[in-house]
Amino acid sequence: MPEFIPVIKKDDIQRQITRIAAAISADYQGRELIMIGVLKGAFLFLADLVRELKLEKIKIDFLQASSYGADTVSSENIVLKKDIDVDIRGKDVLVVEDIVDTGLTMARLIEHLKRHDPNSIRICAMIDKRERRKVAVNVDYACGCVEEGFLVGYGLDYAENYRNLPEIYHMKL
Ligand SMILES: O=P(O)(O)OC[C@H]1O[C@H](OP(=O)(O)OP(=O)(O)O)[C@H](O)[C@@H]1O
Ligand code: HPA
Ligand SMILES: [Mg+2]
Repeated sequence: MPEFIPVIKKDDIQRQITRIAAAISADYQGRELIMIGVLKGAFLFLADLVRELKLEKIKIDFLQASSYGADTVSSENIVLKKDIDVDIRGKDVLVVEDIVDTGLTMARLIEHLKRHDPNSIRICAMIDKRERRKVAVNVDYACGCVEEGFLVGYGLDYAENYRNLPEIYHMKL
């Protein structure tokens, strides 16, 4: 049976979401923002974040990328399972992730999205985990940095389990 050690409590996640939502709202004031959630992991974070934004024009779309499968290490084979539907040409894009870990997924997605010629792309991640970073990725808005450990809960899974946990845990197998 895995061991689960609490890392970020529900209230802390909520407080951090409120903090970055204020920053995003200030930065994109008066502009249209296209938010692109990266499925599956970002579904809860995106849902909570968008409801805190004070912006008049927001469009929401999704990508799906997968590379971990049932493992705790990246396969390094990033499979793009679903592409965006909205036109992002000339638009301001915010990519929303649950976690940036090795950075391989985000680097691949940014490269992909840049081909559509957006005006700008920024990155928002619930967790910025730099311990295993393999490519340079600068997270513009993060709820928190975690140094080590495989995390589950609040969208983050291990082999598709535990996404529904309301807070974030370090899972020890
Ligand atoms: O920085 P990286 O090392 O690339 O890891 C981050 C990515 O890994 C996870 O996706 P996963 O492949 O587990 O798919 P999922 O979102 O469906 O769980 C997570 O949701 C990120 O998309
Ligand atoms: O720590 C993690 N937990 C769950 N999924 C992940 N994908 C990359 N890193 C992680
Ligand atoms: Mg996963």
